[in-house]
Amino acid sequence: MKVAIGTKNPAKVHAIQELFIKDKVIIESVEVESGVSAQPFSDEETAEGAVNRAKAALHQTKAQLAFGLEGGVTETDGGLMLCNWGALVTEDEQVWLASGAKIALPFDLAEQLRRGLELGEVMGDYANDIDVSKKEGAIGILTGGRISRKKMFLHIAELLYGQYLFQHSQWKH
Ligand SMILES: O=P(O)(O)OP(=O)(O)OP(=O)(O)OC[C@H]1O[C@@H](n2cnc3c(O)ncnc32)[C@H](O)[C@@H]1O
Repeated sequence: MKVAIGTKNPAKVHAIQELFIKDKVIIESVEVESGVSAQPFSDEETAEGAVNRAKAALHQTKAQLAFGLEGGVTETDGGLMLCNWGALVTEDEQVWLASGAKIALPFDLAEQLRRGLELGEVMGDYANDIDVSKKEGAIGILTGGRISRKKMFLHIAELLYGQYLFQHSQWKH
């Protein structure tokens, strides 16, 4: 089976590689457009970015399955929260969606985002590492290294692939 992922970001690609670690699967990662703003600012926009990435990756690679993973922020009653969404699309155009756990951004970081800065640059300054979104991510820094960006996206990828497998097992019975 060939599986595609619509990004070259190692935090995302490694999550999909780990998902299929025990399977004979060819994984192809391709650069695609998210079709949403560089800094998605709601659950809806972040989920839309994930779906767009998955669909674009499927078309570019002719894989059987394609994943799109997208990070963003969303306003809630508890403050501005990190949000992460994933989409899985199949060659017969079925789409599954899943999101990750959320945590609130510290107020000063949230204010910088509300002023128009991107999370990647804000966290890059904070951690003194411009590549933070390709490594542990904001979630990794803000949880003291307990939940990395890869771990967050692996959890989302498990939710997606689990739904896909469930539906396929239903068909067989
Ligand atoms: O290479 P791609 O796949 O585009 O990965 P990305 O990290 O640049 O792009 P996303 O669409 O996932 O994220 C949108 C923006 O939010 C930033 N971002 C999202 N989640 C983050 C995280 O956990 N840590 C750091 N930056 C994050 C990211 O740097 C972007 O500026």
